[in-house]
Amino acid sequence: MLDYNIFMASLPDQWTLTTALLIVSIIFICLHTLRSNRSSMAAPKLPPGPTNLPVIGNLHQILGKPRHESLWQLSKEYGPVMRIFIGSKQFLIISSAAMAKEILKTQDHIFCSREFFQATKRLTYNFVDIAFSPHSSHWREMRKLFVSEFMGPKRAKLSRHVLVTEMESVIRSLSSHAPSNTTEVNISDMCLEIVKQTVCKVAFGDNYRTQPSKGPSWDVMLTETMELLNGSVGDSFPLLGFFIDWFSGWNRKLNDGFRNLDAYIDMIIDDHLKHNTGEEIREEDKDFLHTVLDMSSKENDSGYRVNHADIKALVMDILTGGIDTTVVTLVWAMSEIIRNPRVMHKLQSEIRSCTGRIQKVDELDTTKMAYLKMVVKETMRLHTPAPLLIPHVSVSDTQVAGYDVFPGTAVLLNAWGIARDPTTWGDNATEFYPERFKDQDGDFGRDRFEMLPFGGGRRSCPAMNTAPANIEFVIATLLYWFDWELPSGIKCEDLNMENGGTLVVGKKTPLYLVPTKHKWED
Ligand code: HEM
Repeated sequence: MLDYNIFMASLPDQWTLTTALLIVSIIFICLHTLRSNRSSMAAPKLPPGPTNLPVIGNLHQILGKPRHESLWQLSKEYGPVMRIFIGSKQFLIISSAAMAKEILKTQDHIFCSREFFQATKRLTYNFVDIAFSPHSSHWREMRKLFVSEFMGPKRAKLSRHVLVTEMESVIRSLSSHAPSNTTEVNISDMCLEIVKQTVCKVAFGDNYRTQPSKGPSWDVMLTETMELLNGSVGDSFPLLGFFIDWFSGWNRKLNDGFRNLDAYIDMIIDDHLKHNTGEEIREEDKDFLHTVLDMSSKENDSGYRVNHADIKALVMDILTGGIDTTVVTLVWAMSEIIRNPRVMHKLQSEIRSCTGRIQKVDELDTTKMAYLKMVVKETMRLHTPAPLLIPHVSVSDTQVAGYDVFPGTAVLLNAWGIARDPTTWGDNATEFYPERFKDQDGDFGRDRFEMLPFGGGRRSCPAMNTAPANIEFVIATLLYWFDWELPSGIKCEDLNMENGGTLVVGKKTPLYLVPTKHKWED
C-alpha cells in the first residue's frame, strides 16, 4: 500500500498549484495575443486593386497610355484609394479630391516624405535638395532658405524686372518679322527661352549662357536631366534593378547625364566664387547663388549651415523644378487660346481695355485682369503640368479610408484625373471653359483639393504664388502686342494636343503660330 504521506508529499501544495495555474494562464494569454496579433498582421486590410502578375505587377495595365490616364481608368473600377504594383514596387493611388485632402491635409504629417530612386539620389547629391529630400530637419532648413531667399520680395522685384526686359526683347524680335504675316514662330522654343533667361538670371546672373566646355548644349542637358528624373525600369525591381539598369545602358546614361550637369553647376559656382574674391558686390546686385554662397560661411539662427553639396542640389532643383513646369503651362495656355477663338477674343479685349495704349511692357498691369487669371487656372486644370505630382511617401503606420498603410508606402496623387473629375467639374469637365472659375477665389483648390497643379501640404510647390503671376504676364504681353493665328492650312480642331513626358507633361509636338502686330483703331 502506498504510504499516504509519501503520496501527499508527491502532490503539489496549494501554493505551487496556484503558481502553476497562473503561469499556464499567462502563457496561454501570451500565445493567444501573439496568435491574434499574428493573424491581424498576416491579414491587414489592404486597398483594392487589380490582380498583379509575378515580376511585372500591374505594368501591363498601365503601359501604352500616359501613366496618369491608365491609373485614372483603373481607379474607376477600384475606387479612389487603390493599390498598384509597378514591377515589384507597391504604390497607393489616390484619385479623388476627398482622398487627396486626407493625404495632403489631414495626414500631411504622415505623407510628407519622398521616394528613393537611383537617379534622384545621384542628381540631388544624395537627396540633399528640397524636392526629393526625405522629410527631415535638413529639408526644413533648405526649404526655409529657398522660400526666404528665392521667393522673397527682393527676388520677386528682380524677377519682374528681368521678365520685363525679356519680354521687351521678344516683342522687338517678333515685330521685326510679324508684319509679313507669314512667318511661323516656334512658340515652344520661344517660351523656353523666356523662362530659362528669367529663372537663370535671377538665380545665377548671366553665367548660364556659357556652355560647359565639353558635353551637350544647355537645352539638351536639361532635357536629359528631366528624362533621368522620370526614373528607370530598375527602380521598379528593387532586387534585379541594378542589373536591368546596367544591361539596358541606363546606368551609363545616368553617369553621363550627371557628369554633364555637375560640370555645368561647378562652372557656375566657380564663376561666382571668383567674383566673391574680387571687389565687393553690392547687396542689390547679388543673385541668389551669391547670397547662398555667402550663407555657407556662417550658421543661421537655428545653427544650420549650407555646404557645397547642398548648394549644388539647390541649383539642380531650380533648373529642374522651375523651368519645364512653367514652359509647358505657357505652351498649353497658348494652344488652348488659339484653339478657342471665343476665349482669345474675350481675353485680348480684357487685356487691351484694362491697359489702354501703352508703349512699354512695364506699364502692363495684370493684377486687374480677372479673365486672364481664369484662363491660366483653366489651363492648369486641364493640363496639370505634373499629373502625378512628385510621389509622397508615408513615414509611419496609418489608415486611409479604413485601409492599412505601412511606413515607406509611395503615394501617387492623380492630380490630372482629380482636376477632370466630372463629379466635381460637371459634364463639361474635359472642355476648356475658363468661365467655370468666375465665382471662385484664386486659391488653386488649395482648400478644396479639386485641382492640385502645385501639390499640397508641406511638400507643395514653393512657387505656387509667384509662378502663375509670371505666366499671366507673359501671356498678357504676347496677346496685347500681337494677334495670333495658326499656320495656314491648319484648323483649330486639327491642332495636335497629344501629351509628351512623364514627370512633367507638355505638348508632344512644338506649337507654331503666326503673329501679326496689333493695329489700334484711331
Ligand atoms: C507652373 C509652374 C510650376 C508648377 C506647375 C509646379 C509644380 C510643382 C509640383 C506639382 C510639385 C510637387 C508638389 C507635391 O509633391 O505635393 C512641386 C514642388 C516643387 N517645386 Fe514647383 N512648380 C512650378 C514652378 C516652380 C518654380 C518656378 C520653382 C523654383 C524655381 C519650383 C520649385 C519647386 C520645389 C523646390 C519643389 C519641392 C517642394 C518640396 O518637396 O518641399 N517650382 N512643384
